[in-house]
Parts: sequence; structure tokens; C-alpha cells
Amino acid sequence: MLELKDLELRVGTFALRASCDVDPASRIAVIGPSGAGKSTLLMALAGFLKPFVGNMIWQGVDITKTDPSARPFSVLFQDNNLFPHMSVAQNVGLGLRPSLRLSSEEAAKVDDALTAVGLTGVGGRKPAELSGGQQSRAALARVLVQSKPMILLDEPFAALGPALKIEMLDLVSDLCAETGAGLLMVSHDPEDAKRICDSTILVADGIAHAPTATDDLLSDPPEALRAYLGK
Ligand SMILES: Nc1ncnc2c1ncn2[C@@H]1O[C@H](COP(=O)(O)OP(=O)(O)OP(=O)(O)O)[C@@H](O)[C@H]1O
Repeated sequence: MLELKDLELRVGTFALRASCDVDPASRIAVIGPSGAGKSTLLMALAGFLKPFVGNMIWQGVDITKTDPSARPFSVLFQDNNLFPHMSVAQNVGLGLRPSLRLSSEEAAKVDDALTAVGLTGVGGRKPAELSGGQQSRAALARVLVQSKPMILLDEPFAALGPALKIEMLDLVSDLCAETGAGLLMVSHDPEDAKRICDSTILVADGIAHAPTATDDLLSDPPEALRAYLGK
């Protein structure tokens, strides 16, 4: 279990509270109005933002002060963060070893991850030589190669067209099913949540609420979500 214990996150004058249990094996969407704190929550989980108050507990162990690389999460933010001067395989390899001095076993893992996302044979290309969808797949391979128990995605497919976005969401869903990884995915689109997430965390009015069944939440949205959905 991932426990958020009386967490308070602060960025400038903004504050977000979270106190709930999260099933690390499930697929969870994080939705809410713009500026509500969705990215802030992910940044704190990933270890890039120190909580002002409270603790994060992973399987009974306090990870509040654990380095990002030692946390049970791999993270993908919106802009993919592929380095243009490196090959696709090197970009993926960074997920395993920043020095890129990979053992043959690690190099094989990179190949496996590229295959899993449908990029067999393109490891030698530079990111600019890939389409937008292929770049998203490469970024996903870097997440996958880390074999972490949970994947954190912050609107990684927002720049893709609707058909490509659906393709990527389904790929994420399949990869989670195959690897057993859990998912926490920030999205602006409730349809994304409906498509691949069993439960949803609503972030609104300074609170990251406990995960609720996605269908229940969206069929009978609370006031804060209703306004956001335009209902
Ligand atoms: N560096 C910063 N300094 C001060 N305030 C910040 C900083 N970064 C973010 N904020 C504020 O923190 C709040 C939460 O931002 P956050 O990016 O987490 O929201 P969000 O829900 O992810 O928004 P969006 O959906 O628009 O991406 C916002 O009100 C934002 O203005």
C-alpha cells in the first residue's frame, strides 16, 4: 500500500493536502481543474518536492526523504524529456544507468523495452528521426526499463492527436497488465480516466481526495468536478 499520511505540500503560496491510501497495483487517474495541484502531487511522490508536513509510506517503509531514484516510481512528464543528441537506445538506457555504461544484461533490457513499446530496430536513431508517437513510445520505454512497481505519468500524451493518444493509453494499459505495474496518471480528459483507470483521485480546492471508482465519480461528480467538467 502507498499511504499518504497527513501530507501537506506547498509551492509558493499554494498548498495541497492529501491523506489517503492508494492501492499500488491499480490504475488511477488524477483529475481536477487547472492549477489545482495535480503535478504538485506527482512531483512530491516522485521525490522532487519535499512535503511541508506529513509522510509517504510505501509498503510500510517511510519514503518521505528517499532520493527520487530509490523510490518505487518511474516518472514520465509531458515533454517526454528525450535528449536530442543521444540515440533512442541511449535515451532508454538512461533509465537504467545515467553513466550509460550498460552491462550486456542491461543492454538486453533496453532492447526488450523498445520491443515492448513497438520500437524494435529504431534504437540507433536520434529522437528527431522519430514521429511524435514514436517519441512517446521511446519515453515510455525509458519508464518501462526501470521495472519500478508504479508508473507516474503527467499528461504525457497531451500533445498527440486523439487517435494516437488512444493508442498510447491502450499501450500503457497493456504494459501495466503485462508487468503488474500500477499507474498514477494525471489527465485533463475524463475520457482517459474512463478508458484505462479503475479509480480516480480528484484534486480540487486544496485537497487530493482518496481514490474513488472512476465510473462512480464521473457519473455523479461532486460540485468541484462538475464545474470543471462543465456539467
Ligand atoms: N514554482 C512555483 N512557484 C509558485 N507557485 C507555483 C509554482 N509552480 C506551481 N505553482 C502553483 O501551484 C499550483 C498547483 O500547480 P500544479 O502545476 O500542480 O497544478 P495542476 O493541477 O497540475 O495544473 P495544470 O492542470 O494546469 O497542469 C498552481 O496554483 C500554481 O500556480
